[in-house]
Amino acid sequence: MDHLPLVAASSVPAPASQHGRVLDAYKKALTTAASVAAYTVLVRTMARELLPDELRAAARWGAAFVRARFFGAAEKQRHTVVIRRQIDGGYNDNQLFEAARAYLATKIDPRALRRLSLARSRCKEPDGSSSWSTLLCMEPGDSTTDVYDGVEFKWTSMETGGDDGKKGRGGDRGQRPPRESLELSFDAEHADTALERYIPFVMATAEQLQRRERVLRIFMNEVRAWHGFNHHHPATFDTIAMDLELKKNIIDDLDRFQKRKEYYRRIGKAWKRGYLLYGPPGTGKSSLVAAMANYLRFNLYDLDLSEVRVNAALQRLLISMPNKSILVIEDIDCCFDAKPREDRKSTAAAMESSAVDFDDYPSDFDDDTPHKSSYRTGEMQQQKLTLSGLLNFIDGLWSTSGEERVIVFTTNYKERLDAALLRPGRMDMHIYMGYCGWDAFKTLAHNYFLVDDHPLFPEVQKLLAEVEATPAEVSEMLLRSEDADVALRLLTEFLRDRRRRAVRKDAQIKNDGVVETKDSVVALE
Ligand SMILES: Nc1ncnc2c1ncn2[C@@H]1O[C@H](COP(=O)(O)OP(=O)(O)OP(=O)(O)O)[C@@H](O)[C@H]1O
Repeated sequence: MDHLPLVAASSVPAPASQHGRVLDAYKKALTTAASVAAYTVLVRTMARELLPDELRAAARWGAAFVRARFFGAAEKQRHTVVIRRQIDGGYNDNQLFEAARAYLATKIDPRALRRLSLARSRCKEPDGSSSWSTLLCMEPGDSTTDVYDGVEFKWTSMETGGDDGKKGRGGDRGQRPPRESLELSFDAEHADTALERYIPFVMATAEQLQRRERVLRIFMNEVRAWHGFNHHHPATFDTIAMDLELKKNIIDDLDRFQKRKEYYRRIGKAWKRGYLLYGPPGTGKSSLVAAMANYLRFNLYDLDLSEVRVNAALQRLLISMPNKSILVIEDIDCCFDAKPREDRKSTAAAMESSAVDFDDYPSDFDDDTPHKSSYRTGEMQQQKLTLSGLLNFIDGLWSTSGEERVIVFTTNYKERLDAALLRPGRMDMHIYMGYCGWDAFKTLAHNYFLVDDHPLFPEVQKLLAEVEATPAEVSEMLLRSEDADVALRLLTEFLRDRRRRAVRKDAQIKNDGVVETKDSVVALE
């Protein structure tokens, strides 16, 4: 270094001119060092702004590799995070341990390890039920390496303590099991990446894996409680026959919804999403709900409002729904009194004098006052189930008592719906499930026969543009034979017949000058 001559010069007195030269050299060295530091800062800042994350990660990984290769790993300080299987003195399972183990099961290369263990792990579902999965695990002492964002993380399975077969005072009961843990080690400089990004990533991945393996359930309400069954509906977005662009929009919307936890928090809105599915019967509204549940891996809560009489009971049911679930209310147009307000008042007055079945009311309504009957009836009128009660509750308390929930209303008659349900901001997406179009037919033909083309396709396309046939009707025709030629011929005949009837009906209307209100052409033959 340039400043070394200064030390040498201190032992031997130097002439003034020599002093000047040494001082110049020292100043020059300082200026050079300052420039180098400034350039380094500048280059770093530019790299941070100009290079994409992936490139910077690759550069970091390259630098780490070169350091390890040429300067040896010994000089680097390592940090270790210990994730114990049990916490609180062994009384509680550590969820992070389970998550890390599930994540590592996807990272372990079975060919690289001589001994492996298999474990059956129980996962708790948000609704309190459990599901089981089988995992490939490392044996104690074994390690595996994972690379995240260019940083290398080493996982080691550990087992410590335990009585190792020795029996305690109480026989087997006194024996202490060994303590299991997973150790995550990394270079000290990557501590922030490890704690702030890698561990959350491991947790999120494990949750996704768990959700994929989860057995879905559908819950139905009986008076005041939900009753669940396993839900194996085969509908998926691949099997749903509909306009392809609309299908893509729905999938994108669900994806966006799932990723936007922080976004919803930032804008101060509840993390929920509402869909209104409308269209004629047999166009796939219920199938789409099942496809959404299968896609999100959310349980379904199918609310039958005829089982619920008052808002309080409804609220109780809704509050008991866990996160990551879908609330479905089918045929919402039929669920509430569609009469105008004035009519409802007179109905309420009539009910005041009629007998009331109080068994359907929650115990909160029990009361021993002398005017019990009229008090309760009046209370009931206040609490009577209404659409506005439902909507206000969903927007209010329900939104704050949980998150990541989807609500779906279906109807065959959108025009009959209360304006309160249709107003902007209520349902995030209105989805029309219509008659079978060309995209929908191609999906069905592909799913039923694995055919993407056929000599009858042009005629089917023309007919579908002219007549109204639901995907349910088209599916029904395609199901009639396993031979694509036969099934497509039957479908073509069915569509031709429907067109003939429609033409005949039009002619009749013109001749009679009468518009029939009853659809006489829908019958399947
Ligand atoms: N779009 C579709 N894609 C695939 N299959 C469909 C579709 N629509 C209807 N189907 C078939 O028809 C059957 C009935 O459809 P689904 O119950 O989903 O219709 P819906 O619109 O909910 O009818 P409703 O209004 O009467 O409740 C389904 O089981 C499915 O086999």
